[in-house]
Amino acid sequence: MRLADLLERAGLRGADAGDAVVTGFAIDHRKVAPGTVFGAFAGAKFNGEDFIPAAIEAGAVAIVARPEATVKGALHIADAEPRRAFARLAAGFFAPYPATIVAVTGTNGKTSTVEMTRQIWRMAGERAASIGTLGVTTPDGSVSTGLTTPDIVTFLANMAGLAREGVTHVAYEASSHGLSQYRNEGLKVAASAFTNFSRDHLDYHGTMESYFAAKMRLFTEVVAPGSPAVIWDGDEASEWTARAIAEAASHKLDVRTVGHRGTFLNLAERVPTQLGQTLTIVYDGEARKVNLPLIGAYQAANALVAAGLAMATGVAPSSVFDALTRLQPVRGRLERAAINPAGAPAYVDYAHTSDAMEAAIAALRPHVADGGRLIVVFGAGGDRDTGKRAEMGAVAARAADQAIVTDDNPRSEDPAAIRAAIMAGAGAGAREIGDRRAAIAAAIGEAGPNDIVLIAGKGHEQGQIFGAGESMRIEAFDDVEVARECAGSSNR
Ligand SMILES: CC(=O)N[C@H]1[C@@H](OP(=O)(O)OP(=O)(O)OC[C@H]2O[C@@H](n3ccc(=O)[nH]c3=O)[C@H](O)[C@@H]2O)O[C@H](CO)[C@@H](O)[C@@H]1O[C@H](C)C(=O)N[C@@H](C)C(=O)N[C@H](CCC(=O)O)C(=O)O
Ligand SMILES: Nc1ncnc2c1ncn2[C@@H]1O[C@H](COP(=O)(O)OP(=O)(O)OP(=O)(O)O)[C@@H](O)[C@H]1O
Ligand SMILES: N[C@H](CCC[C@H](N)C(=O)O)C(=O)O
Ligand SMILES: [Mg+2]
Repeated sequence: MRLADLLERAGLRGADAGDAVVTGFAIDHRKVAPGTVFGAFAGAKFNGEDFIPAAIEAGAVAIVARPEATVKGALHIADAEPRRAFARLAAGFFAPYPATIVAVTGTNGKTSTVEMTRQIWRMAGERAASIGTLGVTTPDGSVSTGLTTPDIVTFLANMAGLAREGVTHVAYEASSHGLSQYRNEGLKVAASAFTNFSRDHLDYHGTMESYFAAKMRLFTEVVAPGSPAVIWDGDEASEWTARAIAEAASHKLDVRTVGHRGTFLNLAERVPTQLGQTLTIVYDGEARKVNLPLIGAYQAANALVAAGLAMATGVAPSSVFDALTRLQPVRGRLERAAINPAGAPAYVDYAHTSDAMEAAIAALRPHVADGGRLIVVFGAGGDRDTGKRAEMGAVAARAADQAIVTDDNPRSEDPAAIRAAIMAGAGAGAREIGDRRAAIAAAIGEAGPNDIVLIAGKGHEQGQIFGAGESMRIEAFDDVEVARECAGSSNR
């Protein structure tokens, strides 16, 4: 493909590409081959500009970098925001993409929402896929990618690959890291969604304001102008939700709020049942009852956002409401893993922020029998936001009846120090059992017939991460499997 054509298509002027031909795109100099366009970006650990000479040596035809960067021996595509310029350029190379792409952002609920959107589309007869923390899920199966939003080259290549497989509808998760690093854009996004906003990732973003600003890039820079923006508006007024609505409106998006305060899909009533909940949803002036086969207010919220996205992309409302009654559980999100010999169920959930802990505990509370206890086992990841640890401890101590603090991906940190930070917030009633298997065994071992065990933080994850860099090791660990072993029912 001619570089000049790609530049024109991306609206990047100023560089004269002559007859140069592009064979690929890379952001890691070790992946550069003759004819590659190399994106040289300043990162958290390295400055990609340091690898420009090596990339040119390996045959890079052009370098996308800041105007200040030194480029000798290849075309310098200079841009003050090189990651964005690179995304636009690469998007032209990998095209075409599935016709209908939607993106979901928010602190919690992205994975659940993209997965539910995929399910609704599929039930409506579309060939649909999702991309996010669970990997790439296609009509034929799923592949893990390791990160929620892989790098831009992988993202665009995956999207193009899905289109080649005949997939027409894709819902993807736009994490704040991904948004701030322009890791998932360049293609046409037909609709977007915002689930909620609360504390997370302050190790990376620094402040709530800059974390929020990263999320808002979805509305202000990524989506197509005028496209529908589905925004959760729950029972309590949230300053962040109000700001998200204002931001979307000021960028002329078609704002569609869903939830208790929502006007597009109004959640008039939510009644928990034993295995799910009955929702009364008012749409277009008409109220209808929908039996959602999933428990917990938070799952109803994500299902409603997914319903809004499906409707925004042309699925008939009646098909959407029907699909809601047939939604399958999302892996590791309030997944009932085991029942111990006393009859107490153990649930696995991916709650890893204080807000999510609150939501997961609230989801299970109505199911705790009179006189029963809710026992929560959880930790916090190393090399991640340290400030959330005490908050998670405080929520667990307050909302659950017994908190057991354990390890969750210590990474390069001292696991005991992470636990201590959580214990400081949890107070004297909490117990500390470092080894995660021992902690799960203790909870399941002591749970009586009226109790419920919640194992939070790792959800679908398949390993416990210790160390970082060269000394990193991942020990196989699956909360669901361990819970089953501890309950004496080891078959999956
Ligand atoms: C902090 C962070 O987000 N880092 C991600 C980011 O790295 P970075 O741009 O800061 O990269 P860097 O390592 O400093 O290197 C700078 C540049 O030099 C290049 N380089 C580097 C070394 C070299 O030898 N040659 C070379 O060319 C790199 O490719 C890069 O372009 O870009 C890399 C490639 O796209 C990612 O792999 C890496 O994710 C790391 C592994 C990570 O752990 N990320 C987590 C925090 C993350 O992103 N999580 C979110 C989850 C959010 C959620 O769902 O809540 C996610 O979206 O997955
Ligand atoms: N709408 C919601 N409101 C509050 N908490 C939620 C909501 N949705 C999910 N959660 C909580 O967050 C956890 C993670 O959910 P999910 O994986 O869908 O979110 P995510 O935004 O993709 O997370 P990550 O940022 O790690 O990718 C759930 O297990 C649950 O505890
Ligand atoms: N996407 C989240 C996942 C956290 C999961 C938890 N198990 C941890 O390792 O902290 C993050 O990268 O912060
Ligand atoms: Mg996710």
